[in-house]
Amino acid sequence: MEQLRLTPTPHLAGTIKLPGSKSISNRTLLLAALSSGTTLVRDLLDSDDIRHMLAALGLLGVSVEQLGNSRDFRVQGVGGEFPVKSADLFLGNAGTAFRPLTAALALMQGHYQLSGVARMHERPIGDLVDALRAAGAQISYQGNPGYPPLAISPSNLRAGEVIPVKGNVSSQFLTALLMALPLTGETVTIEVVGELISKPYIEITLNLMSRFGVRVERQGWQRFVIPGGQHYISPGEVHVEGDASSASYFLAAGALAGGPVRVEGVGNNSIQGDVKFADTLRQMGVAITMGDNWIEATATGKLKAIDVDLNHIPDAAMTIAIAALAADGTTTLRNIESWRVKETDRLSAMATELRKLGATVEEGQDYIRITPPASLTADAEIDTYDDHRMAMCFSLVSLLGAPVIINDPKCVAKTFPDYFSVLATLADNTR
Ligand SMILES: O=C(O)C1=C[C@@H](OP(=O)(O)O)[C@@H](O)[C@H](O)C1
Ligand SMILES: C=C(OP(=O)(O)O)C(=O)O
Repeated sequence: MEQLRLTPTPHLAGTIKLPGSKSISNRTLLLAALSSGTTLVRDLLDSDDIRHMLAALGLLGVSVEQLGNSRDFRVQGVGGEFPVKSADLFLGNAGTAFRPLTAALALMQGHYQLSGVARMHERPIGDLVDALRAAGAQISYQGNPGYPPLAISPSNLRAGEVIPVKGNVSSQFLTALLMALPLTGETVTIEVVGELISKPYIEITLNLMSRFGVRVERQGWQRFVIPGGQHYISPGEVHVEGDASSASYFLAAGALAGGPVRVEGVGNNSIQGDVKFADTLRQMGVAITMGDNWIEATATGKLKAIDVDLNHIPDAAMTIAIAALAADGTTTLRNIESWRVKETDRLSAMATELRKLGATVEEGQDYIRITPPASLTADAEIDTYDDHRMAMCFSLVSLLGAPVIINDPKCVAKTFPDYFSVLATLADNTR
């Protein structure tokens, strides 16, 4: 297994241009594919999750052309119906490809198989399948009930009824229904049963749907009505803003190693909830400045320990767990049970690896409490569990004075293949 040893860097500063947002890239590709007209998608993310979506769309008969060596792509919309009626799709571990494609394909009157890596087959999808089945979809589990792989068969959807969906395991199920159901052309009401987690991701979904001409009426987070007779129409061009979750590592680098570190590609104008990560850093005492399209973080001294609910930023929350190692006491991250069903069981993985550094960690069902050690263990070997975010957030330990070894660093390919070389471009201007 490959390992990467990161040596301590006392002071970091500089500017990073962020890669495109994963959430926006995969939603935009699917909406562009389903729309009528041609869409120029600019600054698409280049990573495994996006490659899986691109490959799936290709197999479904959608023409997507990369313009030269750029990250600009021309997508020919199919006007609501994939031309290929039988396909076997492999979607890796990309939730943003798997869940939305499941819902869209359930409406296509075809035979489709969807599978992924072993971990994807442990990530729940039952709440989405239940919602689609309640509307008449034909979906069968090919392995364990409630989990991928799935087989979809032709069916007649009864979109006229209220479609209930649970939202407490993943918001991607609601996102998937919202994006797919306008294809019925009928008025559809989706009712969220119980709590909805990760709410800001629904804002991304609704924002992009509206750019493609589909309006959703909503009552809070409980009831979403898609008026009938709407069709996705290409807006011509969509620019993918920078990835706000990826921004968290560099902003934390500024907070832990002096800064200022500036990220370009997200800011006040962002549609991603993860820009709120900057607010949590601010609560910890970090100086944050923000423009329309950039955020900058500068350390102001020792970080303050905090007790926070991070349900709204589950991905960037992992970065706060590492920042907690530099805090002046015990930090508690709450309402993050969804960590258990992501790339790995992140609550358990985070607790195990933080303990290797000497931290005292309490792991609850939906929270983690972290007390930093007097001094961090040097050269701890951090396992990354094929989880890009484990690799990226633990790389920041090297900014706290301890060399750290990251096992299997290439797992960052899911969302940020050149993460480590970009991190290395932040200058070590020791003062
Ligand atoms: O819709 C999206 O783009 C995402 C939603 C979140 O998942 P959950 O809704 O499962 O928390 C997030 O963790 C994931 O990385 C991307
Ligand atoms: C949870 C994540 O991914 P996915 O889109 O596969 O759910 C993530 O990127 O942290």
